[in-house]
Amino acid sequence: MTIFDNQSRILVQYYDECIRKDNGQPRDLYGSISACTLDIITESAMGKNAGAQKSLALDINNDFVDATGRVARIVHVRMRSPWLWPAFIFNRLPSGREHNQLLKILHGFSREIIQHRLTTFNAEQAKGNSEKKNRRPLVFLDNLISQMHAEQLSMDDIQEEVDGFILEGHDTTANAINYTCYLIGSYPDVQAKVHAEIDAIFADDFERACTMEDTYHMTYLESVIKESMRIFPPVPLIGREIQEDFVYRGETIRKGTTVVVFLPGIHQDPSVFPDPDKFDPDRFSASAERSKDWSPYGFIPFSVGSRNCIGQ
Ligand code: HEM
Repeated sequence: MTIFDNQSRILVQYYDECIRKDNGQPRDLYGSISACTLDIITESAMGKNAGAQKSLALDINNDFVDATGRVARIVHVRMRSPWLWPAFIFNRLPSGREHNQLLKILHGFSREIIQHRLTTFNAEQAKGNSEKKNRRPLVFLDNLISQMHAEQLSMDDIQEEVDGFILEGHDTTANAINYTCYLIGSYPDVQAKVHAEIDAIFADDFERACTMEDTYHMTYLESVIKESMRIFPPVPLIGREIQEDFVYRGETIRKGTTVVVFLPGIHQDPSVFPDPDKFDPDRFSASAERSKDWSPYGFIPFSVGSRNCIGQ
């Protein structure tokens, strides 16, 4: 099975181009990484490529990508500014009005994706099972559409899931790749080991697409990614509303309180990770993981419990 053949190739070509243009000078990769993960999640889960990498390579504006970045910045400012929390204040300010305008662009994009899929899905259903073998593979969105036909989900329910998947499925992976690249670039010894592992898998064939089987052999790279997610968890904060009073270190935490779990702090516990500031991928080597008595709460980049990450 080939995974993300086209996407990864576009990204690699783009990097080659950047390096040539910049004469080896440092360059911020975040935009291209984020465009790549957005194209991957829209194509793999929704069956429609967002075209973010193409826009980037051709230097043309992509309203959806632009709106995602701008809305994220407004949300971050609002989170840090309690006076902006009440909707009746926020909605009257320029940033609130811009936020609502941007949401219309984002929702318009997801609605277009759903509509496109719905049309294809209905046409295929109408043709019946006779052409089953010619059908394209089902994606996540097809399952939601089947649920809608079975009257288990409304159009609004589907829209909510699609919006959630697009955001949670691209921003998180983009952060993880970005930090991992940064750490690999900062530690030449780690970079050399990752390089050797990849060379051993692909030998001299630079054109061959990466397969699922290949990824099973990238064991050192996997340790590097895990150690990178320990130091820089792509989702650094998780919020929960307390359902019943409880006592924590002598303090009563009341029902209804919002608590925020700070993942970078949890990942710095020296009883789980000795010398926690050190970037050491070997902590996650298969033998180290086997020999350790890991607490299930010591390393939680995907959270734990009933609402943990379904993309894990
Ligand atoms: C490195 C990549 C990722 C990281 C670090 C990550 C991390 C997280 C975290 C910390 C949560 C919060 C869970 C909680 O509140 O307890 C979450 C939720 C979620 N993630 Fe991810 N995620 C990643 C990739 C993905 C991908 C690729 C998808 C989709 C394919 C995805 C879909 C979701 C969804 C739908 C939820 C909400 C689950 C719920 O509320 O029940 N995530 N993720």
